[in-house]
Amino acid sequence: MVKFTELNISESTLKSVRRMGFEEATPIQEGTIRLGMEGKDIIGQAQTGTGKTTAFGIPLIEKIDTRDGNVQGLVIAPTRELAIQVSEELYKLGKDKNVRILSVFGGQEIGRQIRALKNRPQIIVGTPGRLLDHINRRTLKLENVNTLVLDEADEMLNMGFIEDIQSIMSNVPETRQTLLFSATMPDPIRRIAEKFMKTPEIVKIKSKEMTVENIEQFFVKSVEREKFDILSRLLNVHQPELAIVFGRTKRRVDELAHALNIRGYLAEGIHGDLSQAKRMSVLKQFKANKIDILVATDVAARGLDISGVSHVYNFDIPQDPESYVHRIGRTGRAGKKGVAVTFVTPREMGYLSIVERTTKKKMEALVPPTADEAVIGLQRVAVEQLETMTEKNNLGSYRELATEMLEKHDAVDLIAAALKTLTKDPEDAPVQITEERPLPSRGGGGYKGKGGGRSSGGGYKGKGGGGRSSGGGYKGRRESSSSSRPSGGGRPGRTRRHES
Ligand SMILES: Nc1ncnc2c1ncn2[C@@H]1O[C@H](COP(=O)(O)OP(=O)(O)OP(=O)(O)O)[C@@H](O)[C@H]1O
Ligand SMILES: [Mg+2]
Repeated sequence: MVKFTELNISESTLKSVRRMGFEEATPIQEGTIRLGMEGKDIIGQAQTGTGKTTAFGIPLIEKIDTRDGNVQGLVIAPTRELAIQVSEELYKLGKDKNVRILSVFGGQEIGRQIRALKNRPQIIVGTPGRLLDHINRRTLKLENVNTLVLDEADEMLNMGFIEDIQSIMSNVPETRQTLLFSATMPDPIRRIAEKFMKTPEIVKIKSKEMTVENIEQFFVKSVEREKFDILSRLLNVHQPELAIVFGRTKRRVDELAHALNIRGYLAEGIHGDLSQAKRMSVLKQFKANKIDILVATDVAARGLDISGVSHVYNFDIPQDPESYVHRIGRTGRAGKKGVAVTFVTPREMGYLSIVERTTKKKMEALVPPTADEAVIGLQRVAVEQLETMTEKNNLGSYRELATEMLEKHDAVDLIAAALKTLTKDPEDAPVQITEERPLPSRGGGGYKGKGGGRSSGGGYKGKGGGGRSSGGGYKGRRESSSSSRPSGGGRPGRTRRHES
C-alpha cells in the first residue's frame, strides 16, 4: 500500500485528499495516478467500489491550470446521477486548488446550464446527450481540453452511445490525454476504445474474481410468482441497513416499489421515465436514510456510491454478466461488507452459469426463509422498537396508562400483546406483481449483449434450462440452512416499516 504522500501529488491536492479522509491509495489509484500525471493514455479496470473516481480525478485536477479560464478537462458519464456524483468528488479533490467544476446533464434547464458555462468552468462533467447539445449550440467549447475521461467506458461505448461519444471526441483536440475507466471491459469494447487512444497503458488490477471478495453472493431459485414473498421474507430476516432491489423493467420497478410499500417498507422506485427532479429527490432521500429500499432498473447501477447499502437483491437476474457486476457492486464498497441475492427462475438457470463464468465466482444457493422464520425477524424488530422507545424515556402520560393496565393484567401478557401488535405479519397484505416473461431460454446460441457487439459470454453453450444441479442446496433445508444463510441477519433492525 502506497500513501498519497508518496505519489508526487501537489500540496494543495494532497490537502484535499487528506480532508476526504484518504491516506493510502487503493491499488487502482496506485497503478494509475503516476502514469496519469505523466500524461499517458490509460485504460483502468478495477473492481467496483475501489476508488476509480479518485484514480482519474487526481491526474485530472493536477493538470488544470487555474489561471486559464477555458474548459481543460472533460468527463463523460453515462447517467445524470453519476455525472453529479463524479463532479462532487472532483470538486472535493480540487477544493484547495480552487478548480471550477460544472456538471451538465439532460433534464436540467438548459438556460441555467448556459449561464453556468459562462462562469468559466475548467472541468465539465456531463452525459453524452446534453454535452452534444451544448456543443451544437456552441455554448460549450472544447478546443482547449487536454484531458478526456470516460467513466464507465464500456457502457458508453456500447451501441447507442458510441456515435455520440465519437462526435464529442471529434470536438476535443487529438493531442489530448484520454483516460477510460470501468469495473468491466469486455475485449471487443476494449478494442474499440483503443482506437480512440494513443498506445494506452492498460492498468488492470489483477484479482481472481471480477467482483469484490467482501460481497457474499447468493442465488435463490424460485418460480416467478413466489419471488415477491421470498423477497419480503428475506428483507425481514436480513434487516438491511439500506437495500437496492433491481428489477428488469420500469413497470416491474413501479410495481415492486408499490408492493413493498403495501407490505410496510419504506421503498421508492427509480428509473429512466421519472422526471429528473423526482430521480434526484428519491436518491437524496435514500442517501439521507429516509427511504430504506431503492428499487431500480439498471440506470442506478453504474457507478453510484451510496454508503450504507448493505444488501442488493436482483429480483430479476440481469441479462448480461456485466450488469450483474455493476449491480451488486453497489454494496461492498470501500472495503465494507455486503450481501447480494439473485433470484433465478428455473428456466433462467443458464444465465446464472453465464454470470458465474464471467465473474469467476460461484454463487451459493440460498434456502428461502419460511414464513415463520421471517416472523422471527419481525419480532426482533418489534423488540428493538420497544426497547428504543423505553430508552428514550419520554413516555409521559403513557406511563400512567401502563400503570393502570398493570393493575388489571399480567406484565408478561401486556408486553407480549404490545409486541404482537407491533409485529404485523406482512404476508396478509395482498400485492400485485405482473409476471415477467423469463429471459429467453439459453439454448446453444451465443450470448448476445445489449449492443450486439459484446461477446464476453459468446463461447458459452448453455446447458439448456437446468445447467446447474440445485439439488444440494435446496433439499435438506435443515443441514444447509445455517450455512447458506447470509450473515448480516444479526444486524440491528434497520429496515423500518411504516408505522400505521
Ligand atoms: N484511497 C481511498 N481510501 C479510502 N476510501 C476511498 C479511497 N478512494 C476512494 N475511496 C472511497 O471509496 C468509495 C468508492 O469509490 P468510487 O466510487 O470511486 O469507486 P469505483 O471504483 O469508481 O466504483 P464503480 O466501479 O462502482 O464505479 C467512495 O466512497 C470513495 O470515497
Ligand atoms: Mg466509478
